[in-house]
Amino acid sequence: MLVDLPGGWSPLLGRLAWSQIPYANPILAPLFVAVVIGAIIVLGLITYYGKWTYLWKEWLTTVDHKKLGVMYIIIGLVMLFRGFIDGLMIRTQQVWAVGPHSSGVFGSLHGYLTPFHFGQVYSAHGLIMILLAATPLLVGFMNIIVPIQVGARDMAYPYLNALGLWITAAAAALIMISLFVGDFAHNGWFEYAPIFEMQYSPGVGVDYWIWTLQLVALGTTLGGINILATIIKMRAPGMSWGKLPIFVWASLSANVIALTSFPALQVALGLVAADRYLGAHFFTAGMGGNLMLYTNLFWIWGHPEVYFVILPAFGMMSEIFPTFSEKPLFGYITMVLASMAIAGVSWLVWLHHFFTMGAGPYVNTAFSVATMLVGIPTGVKVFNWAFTMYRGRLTFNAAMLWAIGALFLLLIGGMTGMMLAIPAINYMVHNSVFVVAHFHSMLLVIVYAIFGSVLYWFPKVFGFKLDEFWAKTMFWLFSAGTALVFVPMYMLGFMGMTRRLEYVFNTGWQSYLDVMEFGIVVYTLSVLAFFILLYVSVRDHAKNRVGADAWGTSRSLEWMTHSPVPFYNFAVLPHVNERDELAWRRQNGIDNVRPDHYDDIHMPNNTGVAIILGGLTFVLGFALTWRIWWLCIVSLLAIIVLMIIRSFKGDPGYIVTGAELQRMEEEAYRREAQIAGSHHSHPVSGGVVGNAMAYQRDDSSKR
Ligand code: HEA
Ligand code: HEM
Ligand SMILES: [Cu+2]
Repeated sequence: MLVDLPGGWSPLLGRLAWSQIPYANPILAPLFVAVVIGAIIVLGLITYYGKWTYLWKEWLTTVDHKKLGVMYIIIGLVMLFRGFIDGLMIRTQQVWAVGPHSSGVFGSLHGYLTPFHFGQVYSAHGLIMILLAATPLLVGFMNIIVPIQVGARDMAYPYLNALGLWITAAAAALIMISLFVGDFAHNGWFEYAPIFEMQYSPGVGVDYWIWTLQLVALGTTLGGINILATIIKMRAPGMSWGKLPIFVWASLSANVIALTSFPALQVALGLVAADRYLGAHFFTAGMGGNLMLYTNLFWIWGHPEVYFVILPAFGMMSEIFPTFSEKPLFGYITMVLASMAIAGVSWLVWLHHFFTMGAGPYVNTAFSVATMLVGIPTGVKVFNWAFTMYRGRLTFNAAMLWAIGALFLLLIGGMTGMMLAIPAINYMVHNSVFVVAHFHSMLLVIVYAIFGSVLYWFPKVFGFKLDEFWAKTMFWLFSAGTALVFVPMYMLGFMGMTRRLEYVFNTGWQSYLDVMEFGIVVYTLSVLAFFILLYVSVRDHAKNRVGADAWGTSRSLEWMTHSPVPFYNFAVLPHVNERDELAWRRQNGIDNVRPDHYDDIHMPNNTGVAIILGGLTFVLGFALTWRIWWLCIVSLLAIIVLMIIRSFKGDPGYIVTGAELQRMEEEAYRREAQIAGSHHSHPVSGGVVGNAMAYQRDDSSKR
């Protein structure tokens, strides 16, 4: 053993010991019991209804990009809920622990959390929200929508896609298990050198943090490769770059960032691991290392990462605004260029996270200017959206409300970001809750865009719309929560309240903290409204069924195939004539054409290998965290052997014959005809999708 291990180590269990299970913790122990009971109920129900085979065949072994996307979104929503509970716990501690006379319970002097536990809560909250809630939610939408929008039958690498999902699931499981086995990191979501070194953080918290992040980085990178390959290689005939739907462009720019920046994080984490496991000294000053090396490496990834999560959200807004304004997106080309510009500049600004490091005025000025440059392409987007709505026929349904909410938050977060980008201001507000308020404004843009997208694309995936009343109720409650929590936070930031306080020394801030706690109550109501929304929508789904073009005003390819989308996406691949193909076809009265014959198509087989590999990476992460070396070796060997075997077997795929396709398509058309009366019921003779001649553009009809 190269590094001294406080707390002992055994060959069989590594650092794991009974004392690591917090069975006496007054919060975790009841939670654990609740989780176990919940798990037994769920597993029992699956067994009772005999759903195991269905679950295994249709979901756990699937390589269908839509189902994988849905599972990504489910993971994201579960983790969003977990992250929300963390946020609630932080706010509750702060409203309680104000001033020397505040009471304390559960072994805490003030409030109900000790500084150690409080640190774990905000560290887990930050990491989970960005990397295991926002990221899987966005990757899920990219998974579902990108292949259909480019007119493909699946991702370029369906098996790799499943692998990406199960590795992400392993990461989520690893951070969740840190609740009940050992502790999580308590030094913030981005950690600091040298406090993460073994001497200062002797527990396993930092190790959980290292391996959770490594797994997320791996899963997201695999997903990114796949999405890029799909966009580059799998576009439908006729879809030149200038006709790419805007959400696809957004996904492209985001994944360029992911693929180029995640390696920096992986290197940083590798070096931290070398310090902690092998006694290296990359980040300890005394031994020739450099503390700031870590901070630089982390933010060289960390800053591009925030644009990795906001660019797909921008793409979602760019889909929702045109549909519900009944106008084409204003400034398509500038929108694309702006995304690329943001992706490019995202590389040059990382130092704004530590202006106070003292690099000197020239360095700070250079990074300040680079940071502010991002305001130009972002402003282009803001104005393009405004012009898209200008003189449009606006529908203020729930999806549109979420998108407009996102736009408002973007303006607030963007302006406060500009303030932070000025070093002279930054010196005063760095490390205050003003920064926290800035980034929540920005990160909530993503949450708003995601809920807008849930409403917008739900009918495409499941074949029925969500309930408008409850969706709007949720929106207004959520927005009231946002205002009540984050407006006082901006004010407190100006008053000098620092971030991450488990004890608030200034009793003058009590009333602000009270308002914020009330905001949390309102947020909780909106979470409740979300559950009711799901319940009511599923209950009434028969009433809300939709045809292919659920909104009647959408513009891109995904609305040209059935809802729910069949497993092969398109029976016959569409030919793309125009940028907004569906809008163009609708205008020309050819949006209802049906193919007159079907050819055989080739689809990939399901595989159980991906989920098993995901399980093994979880075991590996757990074994590394607890230094159970034999288990590391066993799981690593199993992973390698399984990958070798799989690579020899390959996947020949299977054929769906034209006759089968015809049967399924006719069934789908019949269903749609029932829903929409005459809609989609008149086949146009000779309208062969895939035959460009049938769709030759009539130039006089161009806008
Ligand atoms: C999605 C996430 C996201 C996004 C998009 C942004 C966008 C921006 N951020 Fe933010 N930021 C974070 C997430 C995000 N940030 C996080 C998580 C942290 C802290 C992490 C931590 O410490 O824990 C942080 C921290 C942070 C800091 C460090 C603060 C500190 O610790 O002291 C700074 C400093 O410059 C900064 C600046 C900016 C700027 C200038 C933008 C710009 O991109 C904003 C551009 C947008 C606009 C300006 C609005 C629209 C434009 C117009 C309408 C045109 C007209 C306007 C002008 C010409 C100005 N951010
Ligand atoms: C739903 C509402 C949310 C609430 C009430 C909430 C609340 C909080 C609070 C109180 C803090 C600690 C502030 C401090 O340091 O004093 C915090 C930190 C943080 N939050 Fe949130 N949050 C919410 C949503 C989100 C979302 C959606 C994201 C990301 C997508 C996010 C990312 C973060 C990050 C990165 C930190 C910093 C953690 C750290 O300091 O290490 N939050 N949040
Ligand atoms: Cu930044």
